Amino acid sequence: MSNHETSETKPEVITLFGATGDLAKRMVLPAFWELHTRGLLPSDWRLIGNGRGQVSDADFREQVKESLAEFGPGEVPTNQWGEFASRLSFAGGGFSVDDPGELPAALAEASAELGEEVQRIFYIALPPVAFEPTVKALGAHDLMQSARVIFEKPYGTSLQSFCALDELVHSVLEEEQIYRIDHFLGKEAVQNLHVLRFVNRMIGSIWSCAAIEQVQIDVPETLGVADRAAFYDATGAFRDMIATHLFQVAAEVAMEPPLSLGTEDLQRARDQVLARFRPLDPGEVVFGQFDGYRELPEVADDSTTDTFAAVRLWIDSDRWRGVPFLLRSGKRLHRSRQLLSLVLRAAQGPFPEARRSVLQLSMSGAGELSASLTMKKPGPELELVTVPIELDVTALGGPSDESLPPYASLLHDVIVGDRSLFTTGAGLEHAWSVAQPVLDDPPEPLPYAPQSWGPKAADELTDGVGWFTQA
Ligand SMILES: NC(=O)C1=CN([C@@H]2O[C@H](COP(=O)(O)OP(=O)(O)OC[C@H]3O[C@@H](n4cnc5c(N)ncnc54)[C@H](OP(=O)(O)O)[C@@H]3O)[C@@H](O)[C@H]2O)C=CC1
Ligand SMILES: O=C1O[C@H](COP(=O)(O)O)[C@@H](O)[C@H](O)[C@H]1O
Repeated sequence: MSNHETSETKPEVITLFGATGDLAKRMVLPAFWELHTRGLLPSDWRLIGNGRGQVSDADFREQVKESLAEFGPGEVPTNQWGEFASRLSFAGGGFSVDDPGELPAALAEASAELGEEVQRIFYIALPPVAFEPTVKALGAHDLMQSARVIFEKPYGTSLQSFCALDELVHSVLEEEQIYRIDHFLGKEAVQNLHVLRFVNRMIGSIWSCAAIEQVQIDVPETLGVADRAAFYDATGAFRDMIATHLFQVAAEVAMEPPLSLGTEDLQRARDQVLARFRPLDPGEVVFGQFDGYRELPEVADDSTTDTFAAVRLWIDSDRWRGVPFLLRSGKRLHRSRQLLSLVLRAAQGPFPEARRSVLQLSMSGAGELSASLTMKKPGPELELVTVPIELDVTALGGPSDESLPPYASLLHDVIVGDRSLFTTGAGLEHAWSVAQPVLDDPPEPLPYAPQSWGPKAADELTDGVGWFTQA
């Protein structure tokens, strides 16, 4: 598993395709600043922003400063800004097979400054439709040699488009050069799953169908989609969250213990369990669309895009036979949470009033852990009471202060060449195969009121247990 030491100090030149975009501003550029201020970038580095327009270096630096003010730490003190800013530049004019724009010259200039031994990183933070032309252009202009290439998600939008993209990517890159991002794998709390489960026997020993009745991975969001309606309308909640992030989290939860925490063993363990995911049955999927969605600019009047999706997933392994994994996410819901709930079977024994216990892990921030236990209520009667036990990891101090936001953590992994928290082609092929029946035969989205918990039909997927996020 990645740690936060920069073990490789080779100078790096990072090209950020889509540098003027939403993701760059909100996540990627603040992540660079975070790594810079923590001393986690190599001793020498350059970041070249790329886009179709012409942006001067000075204007690009100003844009970066503004994005740090809005989405990063706030106003950057002048005495810290100059050194960082001097490493930023912009190569405009786009980048295509026919016309590479200013990028090759900018890369050559950076190499001249940093020496020929530079490590090149290309970050493709572009809309999915631009992935293939950009990869073709990187191949055509011979820039891929020993480069590392980061692909944003979604990497493919169906089984067929995934296969076509991956084939193209492999025609110019070795698998070791490819870093397919799923930023949920970079979340501190998701990584903590390995530790909780493989270090604490108390937790590891309940990790199977013998004790667990149901697993819920629930990411409701109050957030809307107005800022990225065009992208969202072509994507929907199922692709945006379920078939991508939540499948990967489900794989982290359900994997068999890897032989080691090395890249190959971890990726293999994740891929092996993804191969056991049963293709989804559209009859066990609920789609929703919030009222008012179709009135948003850039959304078609008759759009059938899902802004909510809930699925019941089955994993055909001995460990998880018969245990439903319930995955849910949606926009403009009642509350934002990122919660993993392991619902334990009610104990059999002398107490007729058996109750379920739940072990919950928040996937956001450093992650809080909570559990519920049933105890005897103090008093003369034998009365049972279920009490929550909560562990706020941020209250531990020290290590939690060192946690990196997921984009910074994954970017750092790319810099040091650690691929363990990135998805593989084989794993994504399984994931898209599991999703494909729903893409072929999507359920009609049911309307729901903004600020609600989505369509009631999604509650039925829980077989009367209910969504713990709503409790
Ligand atoms: N935004 C988010 O919150 C998240 C986004 N992602 C993923 O990150 C990627 C980028 O997302 P986001 O930044 O929101 O996207 P944007 O729509 O903001 O696009 C990013 C930039 O790409 C350039 N661009 C747009 N269309 C094209 C095109 N057809 N060909 C070449 N360049 C183009 C534009 O720059 P210019 O005009 O300067 O050329 C634009 O500023 C996507 O794959 C998305 O799925 C993943 C997680 C979250
Ligand atoms: O990739 C995406 O993730 C975000 C949720 O991510 P988080 O960083 O808030 O955990 C989601 O809102 C967005 O729609 C999706 O594209």
